[in-house]
Amino acid sequence: GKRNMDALSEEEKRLFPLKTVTSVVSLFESILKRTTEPDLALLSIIVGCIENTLTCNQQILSGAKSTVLTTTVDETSEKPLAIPPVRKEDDFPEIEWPIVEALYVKFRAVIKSSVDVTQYGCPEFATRELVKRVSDVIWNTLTRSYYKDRAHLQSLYSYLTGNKLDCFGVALAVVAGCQVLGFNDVHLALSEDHAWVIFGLEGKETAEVTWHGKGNEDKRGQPVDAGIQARSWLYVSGNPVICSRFTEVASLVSSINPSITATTDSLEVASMQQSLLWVLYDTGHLTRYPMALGNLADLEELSPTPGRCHCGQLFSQAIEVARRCYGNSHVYPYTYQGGYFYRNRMYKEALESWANAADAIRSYNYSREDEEIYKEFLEIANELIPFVMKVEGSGHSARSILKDSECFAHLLRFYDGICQWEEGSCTPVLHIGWAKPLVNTISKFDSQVRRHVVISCSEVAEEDTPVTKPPGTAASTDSPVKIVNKPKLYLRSHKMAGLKDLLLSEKLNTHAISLQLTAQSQVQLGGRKLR
Ligand SMILES: FC(F)c1nnc(N2CCN(c3ncnc4sc(CC(F)(F)F)cc34)CC2)s1
Repeated sequence: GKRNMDALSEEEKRLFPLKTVTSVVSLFESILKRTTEPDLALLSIIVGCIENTLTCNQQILSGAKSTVLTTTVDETSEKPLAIPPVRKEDDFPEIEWPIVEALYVKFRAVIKSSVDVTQYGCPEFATRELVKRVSDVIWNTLTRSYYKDRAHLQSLYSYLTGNKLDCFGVALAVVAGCQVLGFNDVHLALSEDHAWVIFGLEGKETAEVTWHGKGNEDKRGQPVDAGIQARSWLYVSGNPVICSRFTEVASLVSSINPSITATTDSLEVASMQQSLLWVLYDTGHLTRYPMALGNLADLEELSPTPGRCHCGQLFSQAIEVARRCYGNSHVYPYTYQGGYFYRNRMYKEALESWANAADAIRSYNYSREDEEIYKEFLEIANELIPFVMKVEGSGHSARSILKDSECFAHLLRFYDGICQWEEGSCTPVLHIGWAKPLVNTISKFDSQVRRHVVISCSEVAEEDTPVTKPPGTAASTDSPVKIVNKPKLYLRSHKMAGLKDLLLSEKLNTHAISLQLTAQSQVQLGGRKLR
C-alpha cells in the first residue's frame, strides 16, 4: 500500500492534542520502536514547543498554584548548600498536531528550497561543501544579534518561531537539515562543551558547523583535527560522543531546560525530561552518553522515581562509561558525582571525585577555549573545598576529614592534576587567586596528618619509605595500635613535586608555597605537551 509519507502514524496522531507527560512519553516510545530514523526536526519541535510554552510566557502565580520558595540553609553556615529550584505546578499546554505539523513542514521547506543537492552531484554520502551549505542556511536565517547564552534556544521550535539558536541548537539543526535532505551519514559529535558533525564513508570526515564561546572566530566547514592535535579539553582528545539518530534524540531530550527563572523550574517540563530520559535509558540509548546519565541522575536526586536505581548508581555508571569508552578523557562525570556528594555532605567522597576529575584533565593543554572547565575547577578549589574545610573545621570529631590523611592525599592529587594540566600549556592556569585558598586549605590539616601521606615524585622509590607489612599479613594480635596503611601518592607535576618538603613541614611556609604554585615556568617547550 501507500508508504506512509507522514511523519507520524495515524495512531500517533491520535495522541494529539498532547496534554500530559504520559502522552509525550507514549509518542516517543512509539516512534523509537517503529523506526531506525526518528525524525529529529519533528521531535525537537514537539519538546521545544512544550518547554517554551511552559517556561517562556510564565507569570509566577501566587496562591495554591505555586509552591512556597524553599531554601535549605545549612545551620552551621551562612552559605546555603544548595537551593532546590522551586517547582511549580502548571497546566500542561494542549499541543495541537496542526501547529506542530505546520512548523515541521516549514523547516523541510526552508531546507529543501535553500539547498540544491543536484549542485553536489546527488552523492550517496554528504560532502564537506554540502554540510557547509546546510550550516550556512541555518546560520544566515538566525536573528542578527541576540543573547546567545539565553535558555530555551536549543530547539527547532526556537529556530522556527524566533530564528534564535544556541551553539548546540545550530549543530542539531544542521544534522536535522541533512536528515531532511536524505543524508543519513551526517551525525552529531558531542564533546563536553562543543558540538560538530561527522559524515562520509564510515563517518571518517569531521566538520565544524557552529560557533564556540565568545569572541572566537567560528571555524565552520573546517575539520576538527587541529583542535584534537592541540590537546585542548574542548575536543576531548578525539573522544567525543559520536551520535546515532537515537543518541541525537537523547541529546535533544538531555538539552531540555526546565528553568523558568534562576530559582524556579517547571515541574512538568522536568518531569517530561526525566520520563523521556528513562525511555532512552531503557532502550539502551544512554549507554555511551555520560552527560545524559549525569542529567538523569541530577533529576533523580531532586525527584526519585519509585522502582528505579538510586541516583548515585547513575553517577557511577557515567564514570564507568567515560573510563571504558572514552579513555577517561571526560571531566564532567566526576564533577557531576562530586557535586552530588557535596550537596549531600559526603565530603570525603566529594574530594575523591574532584581528585579524579583533576586526573582526567592533567593530560590536556589548557587552551583559551577551555574556559568552561577552568571555571569548574576554580569554583571547586576556591568555593567548594574552602566551604568543606570550614564546616569540617568546626567539628573536632576524630572522624573529621581534617584528621584523615587519605583526604589530604585526595586534595594533593586534585592540585597535582591541575598543575600538570598547566604544564606545557600556552595559557597559565594557576595565579595568586588560587594560592591563598590552597594554603588555607592545606593548613587545616595537622602536620601529623600531612606527614602520614607517603609522597613519591619520581620512578626512583623513596629510600626512606618504611616497609609496611605486606597486605594480608594479619597484624599480630598483641599489636597495641591498628596497622593503618599510609596512603601513597605519586605527584606527577613539577610544581607539586617541588612542594613536597613544604607540604610535610611542621609549620607551613605560606609565602614559599604561594611562590612555588604561581611560578611562571619560563620557556614552554614549544608551548605544548609533545608525545
Ligand atoms: F556538575 C557538572 F559536572 C555538570 N552539570 N551539568 C553539566 N552539563 C549540563 C548538560 N550538558 C550537556 N548535556 C548533554 N549533552 C551535552 S552536549 C554538550 C556540548 C554542546 F552543548 F553540545 F556543545 C553539552 C551537553 C553540559 C554539561 S556538567
